[in-house]
Formats: sequence, C-alpha cells, structure tokens
Amino acid sequence: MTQDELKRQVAQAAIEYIEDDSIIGVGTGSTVNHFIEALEAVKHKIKGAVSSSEASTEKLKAMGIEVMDLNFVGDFDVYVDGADEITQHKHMIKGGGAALTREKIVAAVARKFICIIDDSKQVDVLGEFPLPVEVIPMARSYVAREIVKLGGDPVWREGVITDNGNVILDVYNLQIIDPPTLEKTLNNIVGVVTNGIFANRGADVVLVGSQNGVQTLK
Ligand SMILES: O=C[C@H](O)[C@H](O)[C@H](O)COP(=O)(O)O
Repeated sequence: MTQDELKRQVAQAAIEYIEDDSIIGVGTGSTVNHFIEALEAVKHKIKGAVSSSEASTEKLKAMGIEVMDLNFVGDFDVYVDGADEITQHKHMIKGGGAALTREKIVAAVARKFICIIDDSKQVDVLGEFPLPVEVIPMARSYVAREIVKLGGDPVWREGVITDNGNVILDVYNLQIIDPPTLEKTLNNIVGVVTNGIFANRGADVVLVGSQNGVQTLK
C-alpha cells in the first residue's frame, strides 16, 4: 500500500468510534480528508461536526454535514485528527498544515482524542519534524529570538497566514525530551498564540495504519 492508502485505511477505522446522534470534532490534513470522505456512510446518523479549520469546514459543508460553532456545542465525545509525529506516550507534534491552534481548542473540549496516523509518524523522541509555533505577526522577530535562547532554530513559514490571521515559525533542531514542559515554556513567550506540541492534552487512542493493518494503541 502507498502512504496515501495507509492514511485512507486508518481514517476508515476511525468511523467505528462515531456514535449515533453525536457531534464529531474534525481535525485537519491529508489523513483527516480521508476521514471526512468516510463520513459519507454515517453522516445521516450524526448531529453535526465541530471543525478545526476553514479547509475542513469547506469539505464538511460540501458533503451536507452541518458545521457547528464550538461556543454553542458544550462538550462532545470524539475528536479525530492526524499528527506529524507521535511518541509511545501519545505526545504529538501537530501543525504541519498550520491548523494547530484551532485543533488544540477543539481537542481540549472533546472527551476523547482519536489520533489517526500512518506508521511513518511514530517516533521515539519528538523534534525531527520542525515544531510549528503560531505567533501574532508583530511579535515574530521577538518570539524567534526567544526560541533561539531555548536552543531552537526558528524559520518563518513565509506566505502562510493562519485561519486566525497569524504567522507560523517552524522550529528546527529541537530534541524534545520533555514535551509537557516545553509546551508550557513556549506558550509563555509573549506573542505566542500556541505551539504544536500536544502533550498536556495528548491523544487518548491512536490508530496506526501499516502494511499489516490498523493497530489500536490505548
Ligand atoms: O495543521 C495540521 C495538522 O496538525 C495535521 O493534523 C498534521 O499536520 C498531520 O497532517 P497529515 O495528515 O496531512 O499528515
């Protein structure tokens, strides 16, 4: 199977976690795009979705799925999203598609985070994938200098504006030994909106697509 076929396979497996009459949290990215397509089979049974990006919202609406405002939903059961890297402790790097802040908000509200990945995303230590940090535009240089002090090499993702109107710094050369602490440290820099470490609220269930089928890690 190609990597894209592995993504489709694992996205299909996540459909089993969807209950009748539920509201589903929907992430962003190429793996989630397969999940959105797979929702076709169950869309008549769900109440609607909460979306983590304009891109996913557009796809959900095109399928006739109601996209709800998180402010009016309260909490809900299941959030399905991909990741750029994930450890055995279910700590992740996310934000390769620049959707990290809305993803972190929707994940915070969900009772269960189901992470769907192909097996290329599994790592021992986070950090080979450059860590995305969403930054208020006027703070870009200041935040970059603060990140250098922490040992990272930030690179401005030029031309990219997030759904929230901010910019992204991708931080290279970090070996993230203690993800929960670095997540908090980076979020304490003034001007940072959020960073792509999902550790203080990691995944609850990880579905891993591989040549041998889908493995479930709980
Ligand atoms: O901002 C994007 C998200 O965090 C994605 O979940 C992540 O980048 C994984 O995307 P993909 O499924 O395309 O590898």
